[in-house]
Amino acid sequence: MAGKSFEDLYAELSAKVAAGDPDSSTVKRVEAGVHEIGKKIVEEAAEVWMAAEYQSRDDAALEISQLLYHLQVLMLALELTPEDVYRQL
Ligand SMILES: N=c1c2ncn([C@@H]3O[C@H](COP(=O)(O)OP(=O)(O)OP(=O)(O)O)[C@@H](O)[C@H]3O)c2ncn1[C@@H]1O[C@H](COP(=O)(O)O)[C@@H](O)[C@H]1O
Repeated sequence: MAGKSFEDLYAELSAKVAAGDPDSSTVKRVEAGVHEIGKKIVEEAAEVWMAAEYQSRDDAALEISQLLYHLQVLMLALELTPEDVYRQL
C-alpha cells in the first residue's frame, strides 16, 4: 500500500510529539492548542465537502487525508489513542 495507514501516521506523529521534535509542524500545531486545532479541523472539513461536491475523487481523497491528519493532531493534544476512538465505533 502506498502512503501510510491511520495507525502508522499516529505512531509517527506521537513519536514526534513525545520527542518535542523542533522541526515538526505537528509539534507546533499540538503546542498551539485545541482552539487552533479545532479551527483547522473545521476548515479541512469544509474543503472535504467542497472537493466531494465540485472536484475530482482524487481531490476528495487528498482533502480527506488532510482532515484525518488534523483529527490526529487533536487526538494528540487530548492524549487520545486510536484505541480510544475505535472503542466508540
Ligand atoms: N499528513 C500530513 C498532513 N496533512 C496535512 N498536513 C498539513 O495541513 C496543511 C493543510 O493544507 P492547507 O491547504 O490547509 O494549507 P495551509 O492553509 O497552508 O495550512 P497551514 O499550514 O497554514 O495550517 C498542509 O499544508 C500541512 O501543513 C499535514 N502535515 C503533515 N502530515 C504528515 O505528518 C507527518 C509529520 O509531519 P511533520 O510534523 O511536519 O514532521 C509527515 O509524515 C507528513 O506527511
